[in-house]
Amino acid sequence: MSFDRKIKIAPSILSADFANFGQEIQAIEAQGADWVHVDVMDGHFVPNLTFGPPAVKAFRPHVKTVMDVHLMITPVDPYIDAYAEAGADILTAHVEAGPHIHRTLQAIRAAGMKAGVALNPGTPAEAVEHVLDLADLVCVMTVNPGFGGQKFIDMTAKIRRLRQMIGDRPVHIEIDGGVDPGTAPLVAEAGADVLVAGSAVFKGGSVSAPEVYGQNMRAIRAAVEGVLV
Ligand SMILES: O=C(CO)[C@H](O)[C@H](O)COP(=O)(O)O
Ligand SMILES: [Fe+2]
Repeated sequence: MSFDRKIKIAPSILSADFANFGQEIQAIEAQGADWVHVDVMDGHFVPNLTFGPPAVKAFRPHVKTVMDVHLMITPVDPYIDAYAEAGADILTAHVEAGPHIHRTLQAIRAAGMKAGVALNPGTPAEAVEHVLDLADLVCVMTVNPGFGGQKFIDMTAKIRRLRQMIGDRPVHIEIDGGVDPGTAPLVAEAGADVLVAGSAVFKGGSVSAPEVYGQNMRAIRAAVEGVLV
């Protein structure tokens, strides 16, 4: 996985058909997804439950691009090796999930994955300032984590501040929550290069009508065309 700052679309399979993950992943990739975003929720850090390492391992053979695993769990550290074994390419932990994000990011890299750190809407950019050398990705939540289909919360000032703090380090800025053709240009102009989108990609489509996923992704790409990050 090489570093580039081109805009990437990472559909969140939280909005996919839960009885049909393999085909859903194949469909979004065939329709142009750059990464596949996998939301892990524990019913404790966030008020919702999704799946754990065995499910992520089952997704792995279907993902030909990049499997981007967003952990909304606490604690994180006891599960890092399990997600490495499950085949995550990027493992993102929330800075709010424990007192030792520095150690967590080190452990994620030591397990052979790229390390991401996520910030809730109420958390300032400065919370990750001292771990930027240990991070490959900063995920800025533009909803309160836990559910798909929520309304976008404007975090453009935080994104700009992070882009400034990151400087020339090879660190992605990923935006997660409420991204659609209307909000994508705002975050791209502010400096984001990875756009997670669940409901905006999956709406109206299915594995029998996968071209709708392609249309939805093209609508997001068209909205950010010409924006330099
Ligand atoms: O982490 C998440 C929620 O906690 C999801 O990735 C996010 O909500 C994507 O869904 P949508 O694009 O529908 O907002
Ligand atoms: Fe997510």
